[in-house]
Amino acid sequence: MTEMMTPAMRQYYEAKQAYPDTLIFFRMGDFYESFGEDAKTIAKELEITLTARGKDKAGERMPLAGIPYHAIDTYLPRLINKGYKVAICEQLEDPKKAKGIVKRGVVRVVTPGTAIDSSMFSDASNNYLMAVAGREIGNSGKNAETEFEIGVSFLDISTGEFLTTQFRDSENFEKLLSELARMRPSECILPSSLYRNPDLTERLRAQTIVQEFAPDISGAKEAGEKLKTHFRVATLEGMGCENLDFAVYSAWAALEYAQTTQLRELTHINTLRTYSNSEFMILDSVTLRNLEIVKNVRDEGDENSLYRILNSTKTPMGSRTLKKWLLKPLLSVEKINHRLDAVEELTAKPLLRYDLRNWLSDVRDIERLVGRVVYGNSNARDLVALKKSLEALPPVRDSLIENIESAILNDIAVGLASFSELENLAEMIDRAIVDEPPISVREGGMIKSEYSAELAELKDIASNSKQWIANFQQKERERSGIKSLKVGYNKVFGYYIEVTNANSSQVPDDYIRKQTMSNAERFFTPELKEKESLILTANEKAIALEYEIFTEIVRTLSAHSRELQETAERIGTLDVLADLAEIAENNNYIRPQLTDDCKILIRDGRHPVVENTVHGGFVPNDTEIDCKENQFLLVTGPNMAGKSTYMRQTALIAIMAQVGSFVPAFYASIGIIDQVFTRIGAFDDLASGQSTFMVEMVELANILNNASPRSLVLLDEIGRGTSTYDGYSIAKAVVEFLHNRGKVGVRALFATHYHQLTALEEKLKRVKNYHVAVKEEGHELVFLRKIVPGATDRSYGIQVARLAGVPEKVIERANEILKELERENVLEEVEDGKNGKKRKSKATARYTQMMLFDPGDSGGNPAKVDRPSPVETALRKLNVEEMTPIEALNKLHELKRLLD
Ligand SMILES: Nc1ncnc2c1ncn2[C@@H]1O[C@H](COP(=O)(O)OP(=O)(O)OP(=O)(O)O)[C@@H](O)[C@H]1O
Repeated sequence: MTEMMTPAMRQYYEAKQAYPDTLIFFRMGDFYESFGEDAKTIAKELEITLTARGKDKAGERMPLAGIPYHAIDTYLPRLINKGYKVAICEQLEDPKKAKGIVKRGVVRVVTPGTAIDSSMFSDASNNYLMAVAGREIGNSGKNAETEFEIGVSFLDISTGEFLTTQFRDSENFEKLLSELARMRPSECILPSSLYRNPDLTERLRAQTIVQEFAPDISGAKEAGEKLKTHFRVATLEGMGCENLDFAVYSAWAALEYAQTTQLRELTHINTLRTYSNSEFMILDSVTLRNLEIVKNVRDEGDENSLYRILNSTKTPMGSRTLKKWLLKPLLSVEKINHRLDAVEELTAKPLLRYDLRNWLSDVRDIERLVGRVVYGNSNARDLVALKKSLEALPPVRDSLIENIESAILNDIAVGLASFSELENLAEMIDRAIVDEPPISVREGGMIKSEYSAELAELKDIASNSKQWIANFQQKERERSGIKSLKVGYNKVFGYYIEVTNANSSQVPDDYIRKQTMSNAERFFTPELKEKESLILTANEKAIALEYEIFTEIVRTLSAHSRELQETAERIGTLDVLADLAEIAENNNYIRPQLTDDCKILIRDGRHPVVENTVHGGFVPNDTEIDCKENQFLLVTGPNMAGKSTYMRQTALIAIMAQVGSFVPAFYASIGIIDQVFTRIGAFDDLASGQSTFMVEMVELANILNNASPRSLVLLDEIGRGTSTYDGYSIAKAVVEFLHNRGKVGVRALFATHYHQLTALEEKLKRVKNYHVAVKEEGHELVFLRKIVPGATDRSYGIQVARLAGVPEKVIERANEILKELERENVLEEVEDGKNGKKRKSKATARYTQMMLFDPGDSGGNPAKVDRPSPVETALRKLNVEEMTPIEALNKLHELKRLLD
């Protein structure tokens, strides 16, 4: 080591050994500084200046990058979000001495999933750490696929929320990825055994930051024991996971990882909740994106998302709860009705709702405030915020107790009433902490003097001393005759008497010289010296006492962290229920009926988001789905007519209903849906090197493999990304497959421009045609936006192109070509399901693309239409019901080759 190495730099090398994969920041006065390679990385990532100071181990200039102390919260997320771990080294103090700095040491490591500073994530979102555990359990699946038993846990250390579940998953990890999509953790830890599965790691990595976690325990049994010790319980049965080994193991991994990064016991994480996937409707990442449930597709913000439309909550707990509910709609009619009962009650009692929302608007983020209290990084302002939040709650509780009937509201009231210390805690903070305390807890000024007699006395001495100094200055001026004589103070020299050089001859003999300035001299007297030590000790003692009182209050609050967290959760639920009632009333929503059958009946349904954005009013539409003639709705209609909007609104209304919200309709009855699948629009996954068509097929494969009779499938123009022949073939095969799935079929809405598909209505008994009505007025196309039964045979593509501003010349030419095609009588064949023969339709003979089963000769001339093509013959032989999707796709490839 060279002489030029500072103590901090030496500590850097020490810390680096303990935390090799971590960027280290040292608190140096008003700055956080980093050294060496860390400094270089930090400077590059944060685009800040890289400087140098002293020498490093090799005798070279030591690179250095610093950020101001107060800006750490802004800069940290930028590093964390790029996947770095960051260790914070603070000046550790000797607890016995008020300001005795011993050395700098790592106080916590911040990783994306264990960040607790609220500036790193929005109030409306949780910051989850996800831990996965699992094992391959062989090929017991019906398709001889490898299966996995998976346990997964989510821990938000800033709010204390801790969840776990266990399920069987396919080798594609669909369920696990669906959990990931819903919970959107900032970081995922995998034990080495799973980390080595490149398929899994890659898929997780596409959505979050993944870290390997090497456990040093023997297995689930030991993990369970450790959890029991942490929660201080004899069994995990009460938490619902006693026998779920992988759930237990993942929960322990999450807790352990969080504790090792925070370098402390996380005592406020005092319960673990086991949930079951079978309690919730599954919304995978594709569907969440397509239906814009919490984020829009355009910029990933929440504008125009369902969440945004429904969110008028008053508290951060409320907005987080709403988001959770939207991501996990319920499956139990009874539980949904409980929520709906509460929403209905609050809709019917506008005054109560108004009052509740008014009180709730004073409630701050109790969950995170309690988290800060428990971590010991709260300040007096946090306590004031907590006090104001707690003060708002008694009227909430009392008015609930007096006025409500529905079960959930009643539970909330009872729960709030059981928190007997609620008022006392608020009062304790109120008695102790001033209304507007400083940020720092080390500089005094936060505790009211009247809270402690000792503090009052010390403060008295300190403030009286100011008067004493003023009197002393006056006395010395008179004694010496020096009018400009001043008594001053600075941190290094303490109190002094300052006399300018011009008056130096008048300085009294008993003055003792302290410091010489260029134009003045500074002195002290024994009297001043004595007073100085009294003042300084009083001040110092007062500051230390204030800190002591503060930590005592923090300790008391920590002891009530569980009740505070439970209260916060109840407030979150109440806030959402009141919010949903408010939104229902403002937007004219109605209470939906929920049933366990397969019917979906919506009268005058509206799209909750589009209805707010269209000019000229939204046209409501009916939806009728059952398991008889109306199970598979084929929706045709011109471009821009409103097909996608209609399909999405049906799914959104169902989702809202299962969330427990009122819905935008005149009437709605929803037969519970276990999963909504969507295949909508073009979405290039260029990052993963997949083409638009490939993405479409992957999503389609997922739907075909997993949709159950209780699912709802939305398909928007399947097969658009490939040639017309292929596209149509796939689309038709898909309709047949879903229609016949499990004998009872799957409920689906399918928007298509392949008008030939509409003939399926006659062949497949549960398929029903609908179209979006339009009116032609001369050259103009008028969109009526009304869904009506029956098929349409026109796309009006050229009219829509005109509307879109395609140059008139191109439009004219397109019309000419269309007429030519019509003249040439290029006939479309559609199948007549009843007798298996083909019929020719002049009305629909406009498009060459409709020559689906008649590839013609090699010169491109159409073949005679009545001769079945080899493709058609082969297709007819297929028994689609007995094929797996993979076999179907392979078959399609073969068929395609026949066309070449
Ligand atoms: N029921 C409705 N009432 C009023 N406006 C509507 C309605 N449905 C849709 N619209 C308007 O029409 C626009 C186009 O709707 P949408 O995207 O659903 O059409 P589409 O038939 O799916 O079109 P394409 O076939 O080109 O994908 C919407 O953005 C919306 O502004």
